Amino acid sequence: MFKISALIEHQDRLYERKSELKTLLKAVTAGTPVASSCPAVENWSEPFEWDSRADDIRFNMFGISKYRANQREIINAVMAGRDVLVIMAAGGGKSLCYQLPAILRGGTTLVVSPLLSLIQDQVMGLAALGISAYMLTSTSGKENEKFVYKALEKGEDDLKILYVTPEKVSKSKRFMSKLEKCHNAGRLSLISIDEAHCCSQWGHDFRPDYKNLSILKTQFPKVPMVALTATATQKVQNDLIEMLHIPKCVKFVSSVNRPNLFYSVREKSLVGKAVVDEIAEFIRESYSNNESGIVYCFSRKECEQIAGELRERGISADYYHAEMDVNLREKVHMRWSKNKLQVIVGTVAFGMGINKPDVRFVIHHSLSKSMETYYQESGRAGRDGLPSECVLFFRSGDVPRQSSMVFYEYSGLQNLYDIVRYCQSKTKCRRSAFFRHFGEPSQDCNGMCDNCALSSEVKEVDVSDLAKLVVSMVQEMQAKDQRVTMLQLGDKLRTKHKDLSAELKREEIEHLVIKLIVDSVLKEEFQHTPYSTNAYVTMGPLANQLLQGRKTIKTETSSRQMNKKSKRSSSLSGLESKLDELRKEISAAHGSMLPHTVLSTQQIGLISSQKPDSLQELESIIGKLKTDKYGDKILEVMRHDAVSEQHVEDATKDETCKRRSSKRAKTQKDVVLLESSEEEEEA
Ligand SMILES: Nc1ncnc2c1ncn2[C@@H]1O[C@H](COP(=O)(O)OP(=O)(O)OP(=O)(O)O)[C@@H](O)[C@H]1O
Ligand SMILES: [Mg+2]
Repeated sequence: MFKISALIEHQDRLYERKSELKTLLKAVTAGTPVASSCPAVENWSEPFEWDSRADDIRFNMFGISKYRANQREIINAVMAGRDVLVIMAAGGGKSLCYQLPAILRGGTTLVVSPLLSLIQDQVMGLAALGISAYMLTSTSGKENEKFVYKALEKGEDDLKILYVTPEKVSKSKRFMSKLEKCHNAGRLSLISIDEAHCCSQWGHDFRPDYKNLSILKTQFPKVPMVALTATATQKVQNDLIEMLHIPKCVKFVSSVNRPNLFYSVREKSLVGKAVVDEIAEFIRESYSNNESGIVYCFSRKECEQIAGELRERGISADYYHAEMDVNLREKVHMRWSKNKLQVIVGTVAFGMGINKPDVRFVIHHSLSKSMETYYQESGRAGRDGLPSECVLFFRSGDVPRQSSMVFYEYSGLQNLYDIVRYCQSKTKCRRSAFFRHFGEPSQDCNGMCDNCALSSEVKEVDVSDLAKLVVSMVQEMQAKDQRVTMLQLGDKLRTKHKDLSAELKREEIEHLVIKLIVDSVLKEEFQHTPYSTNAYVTMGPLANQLLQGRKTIKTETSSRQMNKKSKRSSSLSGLESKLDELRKEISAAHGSMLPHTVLSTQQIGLISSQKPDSLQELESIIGKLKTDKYGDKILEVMRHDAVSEQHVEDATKDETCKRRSSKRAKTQKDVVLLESSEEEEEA
């Protein structure tokens, strides 16, 4: 008996060691740009002949003042004609890495992208920049299709970038034959596979049609291919290289870190209304300027209910889930994209198609099923690089609901328990959990998570005795062949040990049971009924160790009070609000153009701080194209703002003068003998 538990303990240590080694191995293979074919020789940071043309397009066409990490190097490798694999976090700026070379290289660039909404957003954005971008999808009209096919075949009309869904490549012979003609005439200059993780079954969004994209490299071996994704796992990377037939690609792996995101976990009340109250208060307090946000919920029903409850509390919110009519869903998405709706309350169905760069907060009403999905979902915040918040509402009682959904997935429970550990910790840096998960060396959090930012007294409490009571109860029931859910376990424990029930709240018992499950002392088992899958609690591999006193269980308690009134978002200045209004007006006048395409939030910030007063100065901030298009209107808004500022200033001066003279008069009247100085009056 003793031997068995010693072996189990040893096994446990080996498992831990294995995962440590795996992480280290990944850390060695990840890291900064790695050239997979000719390691040390290639230096993509050095000067290239296309530098000045690239700089001109970047600034004057895209309005981007400087490259972000790895962008220039990736563009150089693509320009040099190499196949390239880009792993870059959400919002890192992958689009520029193929759009800029598409313009520089001439000819036509083919872009494969998985979703209609993503394609529409991109084509609209490029059209607003005056770049001739088109799409071929299941919804393209006949006229559009005719134009594109003619342009591919004859090359007479301008077709710089063509977006297609993967189905076009795998199913449309007509399309492939036109593409071949374009290639034979030497006009197919680049192939880009966006959201490339869709190729891999190990990715989180596998699309069968992506599997057939290998045909592109087979048919057009000399055309450089760039594959881009935000999913970082090594397994997916290897899969992509193999499936797309790009063994000699140059690989650029950027950090998963999103330094502008503030991560926090809040205790979720047992009372549903209290949770919605807290969410509504958070939005009202921190995001009163209608800044965009997402609230993720577990189920369709929960989405509808919470959207309604937020509306009752004065928040402009609507819901989005897979079972809605497609047109209705798109309408909600569009209202939100145009800043006419502040919050979308969605299920995970509100996912990959979201291209909005200025999402300021992502709130999880319930936990995600893994660290990876949480990283993806929360990562929809702050794609423009500005400070944004990711808040997860956690209560242990939510775990069985998730576990009964994921237990049949490969590593489903392990992945879920990883995020539960993330939520239960009151000391470990949230960011470091992501680094660990993606096997990347740790980086400084800079106080951008609750555990790093909020100093609090966290105490470790030894709860082994209570844990033994819980485990003994499970053991007793198991001996009687009885099954018990977490909820029942809590109730039984409090009935049996009446002395405890006054002290222990339901949440505390649930917290402990989940901790014991995560620590392998207890285990979840599942049983299907015709309507649902129930999760039961049973003895886990380390249960006997605890019962025999060879394992201690400690939980963390914290005196921390989340500062609910913390205002991370800076409020907009008067000028910023006016420029925000202007971009909305221009967007509305153009119908399909989104406000952030007219001016990004970052550009609004720059204009407001630098206050240009001529078109020339404005051009040095937002580039030529946007200045030509909107410069006059922007300057008009600025002049108007300066005049009203002047009015306010004058009015304030007048008011101060009046107050001073009345005060002086009063002083003279009241205290005749004392002549006070100006400074004294101010004080
Ligand atoms: N160098 C840059 N400077 C400032 N903004 C940039 C820069 N590069 C890209 N951006 C902006 O960042 C935002 C996100 O870019 P992009 O859509 O290319 O991200 P992505 O890496 O494709 O993200 P996702 O994985 O979510 O698709 C866009 O608004 C884009 O204009
Ligand atoms: Mg993208």
